[in-house]
Amino acid sequence: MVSVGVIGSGAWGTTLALLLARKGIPTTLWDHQPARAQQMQQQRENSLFLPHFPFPDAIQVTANIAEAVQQKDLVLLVTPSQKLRDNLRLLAPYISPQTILVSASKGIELNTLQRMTEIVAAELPRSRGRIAALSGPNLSREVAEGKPTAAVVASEQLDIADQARMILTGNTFRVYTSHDVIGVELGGALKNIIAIGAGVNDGLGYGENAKAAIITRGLVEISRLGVAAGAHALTFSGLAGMGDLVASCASSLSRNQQLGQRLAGGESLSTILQSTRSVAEGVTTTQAALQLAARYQVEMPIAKQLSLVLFEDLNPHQAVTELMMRDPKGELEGFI
Ligand SMILES: NC(=O)c1ccc[n+]([C@@H]2O[C@H](COP(=O)([O-])OP(=O)(O)OC[C@H]3O[C@@H](n4cnc5c(N)ncnc54)[C@H](O)[C@@H]3O)[C@@H](O)[C@H]2O)c1
Ligand SMILES: O=P(O)(O)OC[C@H](O)CO
Repeated sequence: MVSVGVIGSGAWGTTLALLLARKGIPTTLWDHQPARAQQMQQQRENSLFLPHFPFPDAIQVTANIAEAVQQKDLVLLVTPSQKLRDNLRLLAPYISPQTILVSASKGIELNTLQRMTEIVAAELPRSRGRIAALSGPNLSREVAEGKPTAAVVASEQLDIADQARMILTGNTFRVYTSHDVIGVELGGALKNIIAIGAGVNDGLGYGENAKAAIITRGLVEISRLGVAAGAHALTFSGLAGMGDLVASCASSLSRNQQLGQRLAGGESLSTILQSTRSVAEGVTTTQAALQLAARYQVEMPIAKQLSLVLFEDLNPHQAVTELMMRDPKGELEGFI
């Protein structure tokens, strides 16, 4: 029997631990706060981030990072993206180079502009060759409820993707494999920008035609940057591209979508961030993506307007007007 560690006990880390433990896989869930770890271990649920889903006996919660990673076949990395590097430094002394590391976080690190698996490779060089990324349309609550879900796990080493797939797959969680790590990670990260935009659209009451346009042109922006960064174009038609984009833009369960709705309602970014514990990765990803877009000299007009709304108090109505009034162009012009 394999055993798994999960670094990060927010909604998604907890959901992945539940999926594994329901299959009987011994799973150690790590929280960075000892009091929270103790509370979850005693209450046998994550009342803060994923209430009402009782923990099977196979889940053990700890704040001891050595316990969470030692002698594990696979470790899932599920912290907010901007916290991943610090946590890798904490676990580095204890992890075996044999352990498979799967990033399930969706973001790009500010300043370095690195993807999550790039950070893992940089901080844990002995683990290179055993690193993968998990992504897809995976709203945690639906997954925890056991609703049918598909995901994709990508690794440059297909045997590693395959081993991760076998461990993660369940009756209600179908996992595909891919070798396009760049595409799978950038698809998962960049869709959060567009999900905020879709939330703004909903909050403004602009309707379904406008939302379909945001999704479609958003996918063009994601693909354009992704391909410039080395991704395979077809990945953006897949689960980590179109799939996750549709789920996040359409669902009120998406925290990024919710954040967009609140922006449209007139709340400032700082007010929204202060009032929520959950991470909306699209905020930092908007900044990082625009820097990457400048590096690769690609246009991201939706991300650009969203950054003005997020960080420079541009009125959301005005941002939409700016997008509508851009110079005319052919639909396929500069597509990828
Ligand atoms: N929730 C989902 O549906 C979902 C699905 C797929 C991917 N993801 C991704 O998973 C990642 C984690 O999101 P989530 O939804 O599980 O989190 P969350 O928003 O539910 O909770 C945030 C978590 O981060 C933890 N945290 C805060 N600071 C930390 C630190 N310094 N070190 C370690 N942990 C810290 C908090 O304790 C909490 O457990 C994100 O990148 C997100 O995009 C989320
Ligand atoms: O709640 P969000 O917006 O972070 O989205 C969660 C997942 O990424 C959906 O696949």
